Amino acid sequence: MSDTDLIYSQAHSQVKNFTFDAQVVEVFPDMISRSVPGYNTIIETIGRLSKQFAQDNSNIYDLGCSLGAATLAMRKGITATGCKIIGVDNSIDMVKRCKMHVEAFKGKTPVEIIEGNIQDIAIENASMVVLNFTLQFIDKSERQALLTKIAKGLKPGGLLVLSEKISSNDQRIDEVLIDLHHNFKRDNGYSELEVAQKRTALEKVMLTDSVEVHKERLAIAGFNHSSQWFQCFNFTSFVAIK
Ligand SMILES: Nc1ncnc2c1ncn2[C@@H]1O[C@H](C[S@+](CC[C@H]([NH3+])C(=O)[O-])CC(=O)[O-])[C@@H](O)[C@H]1O
Ligand SMILES: O=C(O)C(=O)Cc1ccccc1
Repeated sequence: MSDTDLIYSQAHSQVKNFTFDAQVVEVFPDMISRSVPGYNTIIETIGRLSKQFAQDNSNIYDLGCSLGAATLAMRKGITATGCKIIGVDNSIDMVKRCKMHVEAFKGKTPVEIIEGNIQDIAIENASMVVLNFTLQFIDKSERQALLTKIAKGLKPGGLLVLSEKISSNDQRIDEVLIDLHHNFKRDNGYSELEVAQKRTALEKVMLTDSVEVHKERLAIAGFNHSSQWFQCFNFTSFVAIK
């Protein structure tokens, strides 16, 4: 059990930009499940997809792995042999705790957790890559290059799972979806103040794109097929196949 997320429960005189520091790590599972509609469904589905898509003797990447939820789901799901799961995160606090999580459970597929920038690591001999709510923290101008690198590193038939908070090009729809998400957070026990302060903290560090922009980038990157398989409010997940 992780601690309850109370990070924005008191009024901050100045809300700092959100970072994945030790305080966030401590409450992360509680924070993400109370903030992201469908998070558990997405993690379970990543596990199911790994059974279908992991190819023998290939690498599986979890980019921006946080505490390793997707890594652990894939380690349970993979039936292919000779695979290796590589989890990467640039938060030293996340990586430390992630390694503990991974070691706490047994599984036959080996897992390596690396502290590093996903923009710098090589993607090679991959049959499956996961970007589960990570691309949204990368500079918009650098997103295409990252997706192109991933597509190049995937084997034919390889899969990318891309999950993101999204914005709508239609302002009225955008308002409705944001409102539904804020109501979801309030129903999960966050106060008006917590919702507002978190929103300010994320404003400059988490920039969202529309579904259309994501689909266009996936096509430019070299994916032959892509589709949303999940959407709840302004949160979505895509599958893209090379
Ligand atoms: N350039 C970068 N390089 C490496 N890591 C990065 C970078 N930028 C951000 N991160 C890392 O990406 C993760 C995003 S959380 C992913 C949840 C997880 N996938 C999950 O399935 O539970 C999503 C969220 O909290 O909204 C954090 O751990 C960052 O340190
Ligand atoms: O909390 C929010 O409002 C979000 O949009 C999702 C989220 C969840 C965890 C870290 C950063 C963003």
